[in-house]
Amino acid sequence: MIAPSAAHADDCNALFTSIADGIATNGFSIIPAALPADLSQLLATHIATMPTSHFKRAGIGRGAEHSINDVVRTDTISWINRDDAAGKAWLDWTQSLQLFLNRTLFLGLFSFESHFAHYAKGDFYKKHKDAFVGEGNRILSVVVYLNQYWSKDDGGELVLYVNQQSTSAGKDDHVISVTPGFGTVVVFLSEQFPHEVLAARRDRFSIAGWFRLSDGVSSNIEPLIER
Ligand SMILES: O=C(O)CCC(=O)C(=O)O
Ligand SMILES: [Fe+2]
Repeated sequence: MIAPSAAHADDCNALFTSIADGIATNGFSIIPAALPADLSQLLATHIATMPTSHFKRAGIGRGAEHSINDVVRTDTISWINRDDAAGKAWLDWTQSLQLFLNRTLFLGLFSFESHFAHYAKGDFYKKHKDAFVGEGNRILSVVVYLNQYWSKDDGGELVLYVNQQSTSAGKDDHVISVTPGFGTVVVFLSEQFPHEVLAARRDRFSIAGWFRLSDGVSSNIEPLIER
């Protein structure tokens, strides 16, 4: 019989392998109900019991250009650190993923930043990229969802535009619509895929994070709007 911790490590290895395969083949990976169940549960309980005052309106742009923009995004966020068990468990998991991806894909991921996000009913985030070629140091975006029993009628899909590079006439953007169901893990190359969050019809909870290359910037940088 396999000890629980060994079984857990095997599960993570299988998941990390699938994520790496998706990135290597398509530049993105979408796997429903994939986050380890105990971690999903810990994070969902944590986010549900966090005081509302911990969540701040999310902005766009960086540094002096940072601003709150009601037309672009209306969600609230709370940056994640190692101060509590849930934050620690999440950052341990993303660290394992980082090591695995560096070993298998040689991505040179150096650091990671992430926040909880709460989209209340009607909240959205318009089409944007998380990084721009040559401008940012965000390499890989990671999103996980913490919503139990999400149905199609609840809206709040993540829409990924996966065929933006195509300029051939008549070829529409290929879009992939992701239901933000419990434990679904989405990973994609930050510079490559514009995406948006459609308005949800009920509270929508998630974590969004970014693996970065080193550039000495220590503060959290919020995503950029597509120009
Ligand atoms: O919650 C999502 O589905 C994606 C969020 C997002 O695109 C972002 O925070 O940059
Ligand atoms: Fe984004």
